[in-house]
Amino acid sequence: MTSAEAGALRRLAPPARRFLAHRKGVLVRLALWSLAESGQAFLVGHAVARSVDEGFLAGDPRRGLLWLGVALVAVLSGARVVRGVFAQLAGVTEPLRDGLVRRAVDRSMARAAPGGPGGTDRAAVSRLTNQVEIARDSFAGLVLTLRSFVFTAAGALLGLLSLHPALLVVVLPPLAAGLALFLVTLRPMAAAQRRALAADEALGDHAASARAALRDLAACGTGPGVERRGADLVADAAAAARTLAGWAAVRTAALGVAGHLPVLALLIAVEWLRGHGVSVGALLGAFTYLVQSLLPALHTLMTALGAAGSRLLVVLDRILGPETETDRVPVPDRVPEPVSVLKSQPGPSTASASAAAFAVDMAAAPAVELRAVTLSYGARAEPVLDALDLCVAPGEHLAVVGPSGIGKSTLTRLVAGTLAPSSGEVRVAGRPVTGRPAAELAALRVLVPQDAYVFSGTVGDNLAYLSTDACRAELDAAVGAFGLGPLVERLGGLDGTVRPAELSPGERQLVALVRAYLSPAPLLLLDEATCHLDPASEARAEEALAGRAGTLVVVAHRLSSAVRADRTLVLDGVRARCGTHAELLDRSPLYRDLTGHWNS
Ligand SMILES: Nc1ncnc2c1ncn2[C@@H]1O[C@H](COP(=O)(O)OP(=O)(O)OP(=O)(O)O)[C@@H](O)[C@H]1O
Repeated sequence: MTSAEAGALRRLAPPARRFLAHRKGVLVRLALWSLAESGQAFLVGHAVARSVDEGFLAGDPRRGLLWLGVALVAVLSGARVVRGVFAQLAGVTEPLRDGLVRRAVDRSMARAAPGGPGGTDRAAVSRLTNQVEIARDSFAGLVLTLRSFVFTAAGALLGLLSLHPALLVVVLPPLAAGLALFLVTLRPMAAAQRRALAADEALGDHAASARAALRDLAACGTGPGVERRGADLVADAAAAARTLAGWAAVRTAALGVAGHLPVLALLIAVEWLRGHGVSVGALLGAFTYLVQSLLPALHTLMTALGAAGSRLLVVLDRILGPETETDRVPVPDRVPEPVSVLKSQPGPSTASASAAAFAVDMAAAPAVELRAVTLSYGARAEPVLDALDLCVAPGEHLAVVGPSGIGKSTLTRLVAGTLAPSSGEVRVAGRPVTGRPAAELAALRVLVPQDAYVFSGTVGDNLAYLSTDACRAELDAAVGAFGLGPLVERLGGLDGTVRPAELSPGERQLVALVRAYLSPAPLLLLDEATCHLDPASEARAEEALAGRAGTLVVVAHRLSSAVRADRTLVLDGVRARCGTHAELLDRSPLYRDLTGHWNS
């Protein structure tokens, strides 16, 4: 038994004793019905033996039939006995379930109450439904099988003894050997089961945390390490499953030894038994005991005991035992430590190696060019964008506006190259973007989505993530330009630690904007990336971004964004218009509507 199990047993023993002590009456009635089960098992074999010896073989078929009638009554009365057992069983299992439900509810209420530990009790629903039912079913199964085995075995062995003691000499050794083998498998099998469960959980945890941290993993380049760890965990889980299967095979062998060898031994020893005065009727009675009572009870015991016992222990400890950390919602712990990328001295703010390799002549080509671009999200779906043409000059500041769901984010994703058009062509800095490798796209543009990304690491690493050449002076200047000073100070300066969960959505957006600002990519795409900022912070951020060398495309969140831009693209279903604020007020009814809506 592991120390965890021993601890769980120690914790559960006192409440279990109290629980049983309060139900003495039910337990006595259950024992009485079980005794009836013993009597029934005893009677069946005994009646068969008497019917043969005193009836059919003694030339008295009437007496034989009479004893068979007794056996039949004993078999039929089994139904009444089982009914009685189940009725009493409910008197133990249902109070157990009610008590567990009460306990689970009390614990959740205590958490939510003022002064409680707070947080979401995410395990409460599972405890109230799944775990309570598992505990009740496992407990009922254990009581049924253990009790049935003990009383049936007692009845059958007494019956064998009453028929002839020599029968026990033949039947008991294989029975005991099988039982012993079964008992030997209990602990290693439970350990193998726990190991398999733990390996399974570890693999599940790893997959879930890797999924949650995909962006961080990609950002920090730690994907291969996580992949290797995943492969190790898969190998662990497979090894644990193999060990478990090995012990399951031993258990099956134990069942075979205890379940079938006694019958075989009885057949082989028929001559010897007859020589020791065992009658034919006693032999038939012995077979009846084995096949009818003992072996089915043994089979049920062996298949039910191992799994149900440890399951019950684990679940009861989860509900009644001390609250564990895993019951609470954890603060996301997302990333491995990123490598520090800050330099202390100013240096040329060059693009990364891939950017340099992909350097383009910005003056020669439009910053963004869409040629008859159509995008449908499905073969039969209506196009979101239909034959859209657009040309954005290098250095230009373009705002994109339109009603919700009209295709603004779709447009930014097309330009960013993360979405391929159904037809037409998208170029950035003169290069087609569709199908281009991520590293080359990263050198061309930065897309800042509404849901800003920050990772656990230093403030400096978060800000300089896209500009590994940035020095402290450049970072300080950017922080000032975006009004991020108070936040950086609060976090302990550029070397302070960012914990993503502790930043407000607006603060996250500012970090992401400064990061984009420092990037050497010639094109910035902001998709409602300032929606959590107040108007003043938004204006300051957009002014800083517009002052940066390069092209700016902003999905506008407020009218002021459109007014600040050189031109605005109004998406209006199949039509799209592009112009200055004044031109659009004059020419686009939708733009007039939108500005009216924004102003109101
Ligand atoms: N992955 C997708 N699969 C199917 N349909 C999509 C997908 N993404 C967007 N759409 C649909 O395409 C249309 C345009 O969506 P898009 O997000 O580009 O609009 P939007 O103008 O940015 O909207 P909002 O202002 O609300 O963000 C919507 O009808 C949307 O439901």
